[in-house]
Amino acid sequence: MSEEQPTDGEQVSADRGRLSRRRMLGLTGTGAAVGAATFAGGLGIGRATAAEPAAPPTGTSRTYPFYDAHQAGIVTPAQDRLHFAAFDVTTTSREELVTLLQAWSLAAAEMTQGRPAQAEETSYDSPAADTGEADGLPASGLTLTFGFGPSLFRDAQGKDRFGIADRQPKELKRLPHFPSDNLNPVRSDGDLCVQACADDPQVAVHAIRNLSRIAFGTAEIRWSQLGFGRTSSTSKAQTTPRNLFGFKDGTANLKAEDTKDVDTHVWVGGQDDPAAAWMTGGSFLVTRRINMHIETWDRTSLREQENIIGRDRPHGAPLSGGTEFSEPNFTATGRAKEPLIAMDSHVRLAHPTTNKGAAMLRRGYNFTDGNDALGRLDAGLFFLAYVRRPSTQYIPMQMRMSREDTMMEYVQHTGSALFAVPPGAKQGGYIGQNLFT
Ligand SMILES: C=CC1=C(C)c2cc3[nH]c(cc4nc(cc5[nH]c(cc1n2)c(C)c5CCC(=O)O)C(CCC(=O)O)=C4C)c(C)c3C=C
Ligand SMILES: [Fe+2]
Repeated sequence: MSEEQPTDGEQVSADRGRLSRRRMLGLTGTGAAVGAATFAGGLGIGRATAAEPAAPPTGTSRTYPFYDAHQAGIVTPAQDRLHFAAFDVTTTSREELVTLLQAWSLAAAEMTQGRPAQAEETSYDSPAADTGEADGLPASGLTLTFGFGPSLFRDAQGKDRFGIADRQPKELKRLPHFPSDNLNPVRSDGDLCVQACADDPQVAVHAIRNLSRIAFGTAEIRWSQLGFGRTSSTSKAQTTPRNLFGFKDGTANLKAEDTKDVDTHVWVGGQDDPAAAWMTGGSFLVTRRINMHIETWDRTSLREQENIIGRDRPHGAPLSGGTEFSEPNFTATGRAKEPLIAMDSHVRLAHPTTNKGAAMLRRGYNFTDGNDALGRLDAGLFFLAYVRRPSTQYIPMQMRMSREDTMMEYVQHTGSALFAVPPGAKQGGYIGQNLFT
């Protein structure tokens, strides 16, 4: 049976929350099972969509379960679109914070399955339970991944905000200042974060909008970032995309299929931090808004660009030879005995063999946020990386890159944050439950 076709006798009013947004549109559009008049009594969404033609679906019908051991949106295949939001919690009440996390979890469980944000409809005289712009769109592989910033645990004076300070993971601290950082505080940090990834940008934006609406009075958006193209692969089944420098990005990323590596480098283990045992099965998320000086890059020779990256542009193969997935040979030298992969190239400085074995799961996105007064694009890479231990996997690597990587001449870090991403919620439970119970 196609997704649009309701089961015979399916009760639309009673089962409304169990129908995909697309199926609902089919029902309301044709009036096959229930006339539009039925909706006028109290189902706002029926009113909103009954007279409108179906929007052409741009997404896909794939779905990822929300209730799982790990949160979706980490090792699940990176989708092409992102809407990321960091929130400031405005309440001082622990109870209200928990209520928000419960409501967010319920809404996320609905939306990731292609349903409206809230299963229960409101009265005709109240704002509708869902904002409506994803009506008619399939789930589009939506994943919603939630995290907690250091400032959720302690305020700027070190005061315990919600009675959870003694459970703050020792790894969850504001990232240090790195040389040549030019961070905008308005684009940095946050108490909570939500990473919404989908195959359709409207589905990702709809999710953040509805979660923000649900948070009204408890938390508000501090900063947000749209991403229009993935810059990594998290599965061997995916092709490697390109970043705005035109290079393949994500070739040597950790991949979901390498479960041993993922266990070693991504998931927090039960013994990692006994005071923060609630993080077992979770991960830490580093976010960096990295502006790329596109115009300068575009005036640089291809030879120079390839030397900066350490790989060739057409295939993404290491400059020591081979194909995209060949291991780089950092000892190989050319005719003048100079290393084929430059000492200050990005891949040499990022490779596990030059970082005491450190690796990370990258999940970043290209972004363009308009242009400056000189007509230069405000564009770059919204870097997202999941690590088990930021202090050994991200911080030393970034410190070294900031000092030695030639690519730093072409980029500027303008936003930064670190979040603790708890494990997945249990069916009937909520995100971060073990932190609060
Ligand atoms: C500190 C971590 C990293 C930052 C910040 C970062 C920024 C950044 N990277 C590119 C482009 C490429 N990166 C590539 C590989 C790569 N990058 C990092 C880490 C950071 N990158 C790692 C760990 C690796 C893998 C290294 C390895 O194991 O070989 C590549 C090569 C292709 C690939 O393997 O993905 C490119 C290209 C940009 C443009 C950028 C900031 C704007
Ligand atoms: Fe990189």
